[in-house]
Amino acid sequence: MTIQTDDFAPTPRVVSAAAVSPKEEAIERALRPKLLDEYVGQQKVREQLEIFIGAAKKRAEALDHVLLFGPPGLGKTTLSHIVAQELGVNLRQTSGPVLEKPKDLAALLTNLEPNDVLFIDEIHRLSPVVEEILYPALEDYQIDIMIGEGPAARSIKLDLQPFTLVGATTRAGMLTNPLRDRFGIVARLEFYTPAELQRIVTRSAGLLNAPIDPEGAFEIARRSRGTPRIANRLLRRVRDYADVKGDGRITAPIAGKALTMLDVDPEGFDLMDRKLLEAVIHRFDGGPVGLDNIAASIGEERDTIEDVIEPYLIQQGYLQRTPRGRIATLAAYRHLGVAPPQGGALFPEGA
Ligand SMILES: Nc1ncnc2c1ncn2[C@@H]1O[C@H](COP(=O)(O)OP(=O)(O)OP(=O)(O)O)[C@@H](O)[C@H]1O
Ligand SMILES: [Mg+2]
Repeated sequence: MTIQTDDFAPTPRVVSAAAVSPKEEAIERALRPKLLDEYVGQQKVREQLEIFIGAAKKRAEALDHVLLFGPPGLGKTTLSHIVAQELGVNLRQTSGPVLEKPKDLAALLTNLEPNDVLFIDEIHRLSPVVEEILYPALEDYQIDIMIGEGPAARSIKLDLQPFTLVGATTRAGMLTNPLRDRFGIVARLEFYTPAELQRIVTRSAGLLNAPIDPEGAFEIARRSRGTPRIANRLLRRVRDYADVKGDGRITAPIAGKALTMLDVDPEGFDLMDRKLLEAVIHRFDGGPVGLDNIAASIGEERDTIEDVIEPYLIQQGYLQRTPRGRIATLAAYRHLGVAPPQGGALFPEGA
């Protein structure tokens, strides 16, 4: 069953973690921490990397290959730059969809200097033929390339410099097993706590020369869906509001008003989050409902729902993913001010 609606036209999301404009990308680069010590939160990942990077440097070896996974905007690209910086090597950057042919990857690999970092973003979108080239490169620092065509074609082995692959993905589940097995270090990035985001907002405000008090920073932090990219974006919007409606100082009341104006509610949910929860509750009786039906109902791509919208709702306990589909939890009913059904679909497994 497909439900068609036109009353839910996609809106640009101020709270969207993904899809940044070129202008925003430049700002993001300026706010990006450059060293491990400036990288807030993700303590486990940071501790691990610190040890492994230290060891690799001491032995003048390439760091083991690193896989970073987690929802958009949590700091995967930032971390890959930091790894190269801390190792004191070059970073070459590309992404899965850009590497169309084996020779695209071969060109990159053969140009690496000893112990360089090759960063492949969206690594779950590598084509199988390119992935094939990558296996021996990762394992033995060698690639097989084909020379010539037809019956005269032959394959030759080329030696590569030792290097570190840093792969990033929002979907660890979509990696093939042979690829995943070749990463020595696998790090899952988690959503940030409000206190961690408060530190990030305070640091960014300093870099932007925006006066902010701790309560103002906290107000932005707790409404940022656990995501640094969103925190930095909301900070810039709140700063505009403070400049126009106040004296430029970012306080909790100013931040609260600005964020309410931007339709970011106190939980940090925006219109799309609320649309999703409302759809599950009102159109599908609270679920269970499949992803495709939700997508059709709110006019969003399936992938966007799965990668961007739903992880935070699930982590915060507003939505449950079950084998039969998504279910709105009691917290979701409460948040929207809707009376939950008596008995019924909530937690059918008795969870
Ligand atoms: N741990 C952190 N400490 C401080 N700032 C951070 C941290 N993580 C991310 N940021 C900020 O958030 C912004 C977004 O991070 P980044 O681009 O690394 O996310 P990403 O995980 O690569 O996202 P995507 O999946 O969309 O590629 C960065 O510009 C940086 O300023
Ligand atoms: Mg990135």
